[in-house]
Amino acid sequence: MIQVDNLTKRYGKVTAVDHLSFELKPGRVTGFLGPNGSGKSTTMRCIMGLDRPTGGKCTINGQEYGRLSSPLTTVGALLDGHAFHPSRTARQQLMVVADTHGFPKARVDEVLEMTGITSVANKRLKGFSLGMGQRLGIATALLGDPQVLIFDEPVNGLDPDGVRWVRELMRALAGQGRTILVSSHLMSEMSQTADDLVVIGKGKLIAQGDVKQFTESAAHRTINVSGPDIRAITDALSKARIYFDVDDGDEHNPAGVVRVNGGERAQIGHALHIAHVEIHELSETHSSLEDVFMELTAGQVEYGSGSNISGVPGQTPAQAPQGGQR
Ligand SMILES: Nc1ncnc2c1ncn2[C@@H]1O[C@H](COP(=O)(O)OP(=O)(O)OP(=O)(O)O)[C@@H](O)[C@H]1O
Repeated sequence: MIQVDNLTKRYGKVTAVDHLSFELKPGRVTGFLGPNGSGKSTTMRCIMGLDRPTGGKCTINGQEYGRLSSPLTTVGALLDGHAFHPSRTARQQLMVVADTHGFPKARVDEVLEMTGITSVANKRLKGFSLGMGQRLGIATALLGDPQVLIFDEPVNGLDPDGVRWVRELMRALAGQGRTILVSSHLMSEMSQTADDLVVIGKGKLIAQGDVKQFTESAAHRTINVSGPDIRAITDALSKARIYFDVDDGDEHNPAGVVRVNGGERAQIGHALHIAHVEIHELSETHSSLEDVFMELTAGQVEYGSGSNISGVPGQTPAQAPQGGQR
């Protein structure tokens, strides 16, 4: 079990993590989401005892990392920028860790097999691709067979097969009752892997909940209506007491588009039919989880344009699953 309790980490004037609290459950994959620079890696480094918190604390099974009697069999981690000795082979690299911690040689073969790098086990690491390096990092994290695993952007550098493999590995590890924390800046990726999500922005908790809650909050529907006479459409909708917004015209819909948030197509179609209004489009669009993430983290992006590219109409972060501090 991992507990992050009121964690704050400052680097000089930069507050990387700001009074962050969350707790992870065993048997579940928790996606740790946030835009670039939001403090994910810093939080993970604090959990792993690689950075000292400015305030608050992180514990694994109730103990701070530095106080664990057997760290590698308690928690394994793949963190950003893991450094391997370039002239060692993958097997040698794993053997060094295994030897220093008293793990059997057979475990090295097991993790090589589990991570699909047995065939390159005797290749020097300087010839490893980014993806192979990620697999070796995951193999190292698994060496001590820990119940808690932390992965910082594990799909970085992996091809689509590799991405699917990581996803299946995380699911399998959680299925064995382990606690998994995996960071990403892609909601779409996390929505396919995680059971729970912790979303942060500028070091602060923005939202937390299970993926189902996020999916439900994303199920926001918009009905789009266009036709040659926008005024006729809006008059008909007003008469039927249907609320709408009107978007300016573009090359596809020169007269503009009427958008009804959360409406029913049948009800709108009926109102237009009885008013004898010609329409060229009556379509439905749904917000995606990616939209929810963009909405939640709008204004939280450290190096972004600062604009909300595609928000969820009518939805505010406060309506997100179990909203945190903003
Ligand atoms: N060692 C450090 N010294 C100074 N500032 C740092 C240090 N590490 C991180 N920061 C700053 O802390 C903030 C959070 O960075 P962090 O790497 O934790 O974010 P992140 O969410 O993991 O980002 P990314 O997805 O880009 O890896 C950023 O402003 C970053 O520049």
